[in-house]
Amino acid sequence: MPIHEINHPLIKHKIGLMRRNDISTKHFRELAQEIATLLTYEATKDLPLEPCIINGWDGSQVSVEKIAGKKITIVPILRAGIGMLEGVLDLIPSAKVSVIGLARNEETLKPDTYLQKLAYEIDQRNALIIDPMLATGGSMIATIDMLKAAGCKGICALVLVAAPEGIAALEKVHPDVVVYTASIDSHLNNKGYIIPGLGDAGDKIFGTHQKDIKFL
Ligand SMILES: O=P(O)(O)OC[C@H]1O[C@H](OP(=O)(O)OP(=O)(O)O)[C@H](O)[C@@H]1O
Ligand SMILES: O=c1cc[nH]c(=O)[nH]1
Ligand SMILES: [Mg+2]
Repeated sequence: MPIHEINHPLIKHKIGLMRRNDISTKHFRELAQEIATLLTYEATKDLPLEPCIINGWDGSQVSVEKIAGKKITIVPILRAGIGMLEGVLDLIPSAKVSVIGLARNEETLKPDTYLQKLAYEIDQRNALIIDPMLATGGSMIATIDMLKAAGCKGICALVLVAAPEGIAALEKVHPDVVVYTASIDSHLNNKGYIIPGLGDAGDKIFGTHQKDIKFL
């Protein structure tokens, strides 16, 4: 499975800021969207182009290029994936959005599905899944299972932080999926949280109750 850890200085700087324990909700949100934009730029660098002729500013015909091929659907995994959505839409503003609602059961670490709203003609689109965290990989695998069951083929995922355990689990089940991340971190702790990680990304983006910090 192709996994790309993007070592651009802006990404490294921004992910470092996100790891601070005194970060505000506002700053965490802003950085998540900014890194999402930068990862999108990387993930779209090989999109196919096709020539087309337009009328230029002086009335003459000009040959330009436009993006060809399948259309893209962006797939935020609720909730935390919403924290990257605007950043991706900044570069792909006309993409349709397919929403998958998952919540990881904190005891079993297995995801429970509570929503699936896919864009029309999903089988004719490439999917760009967004979620800040790839931890055990369970949520990402469940999302890809749903997209493939709906006929979606070209699937790519953008995650802010990935754990080696999640990458290995994903690789086993969906080796065709391409992953872009700002950081491959060290490991998961015994509660399934990424170390050093970002903490609970959903809670940080939405400003909801954060779990007991000692338990992380
Ligand atoms: O790789 P996994 O072990 O499945 O863990 C990663 C998932 O956990 C977090 O979401 P969570 O379930 O906490 O829901 P939330 O976005 O509503 O906070 C995160 O945003 C991923 O979706
Ligand atoms: O470290 C982690 C693992 C799962 N979900 C999060 O939000 N953070
Ligand atoms: Mg989730």
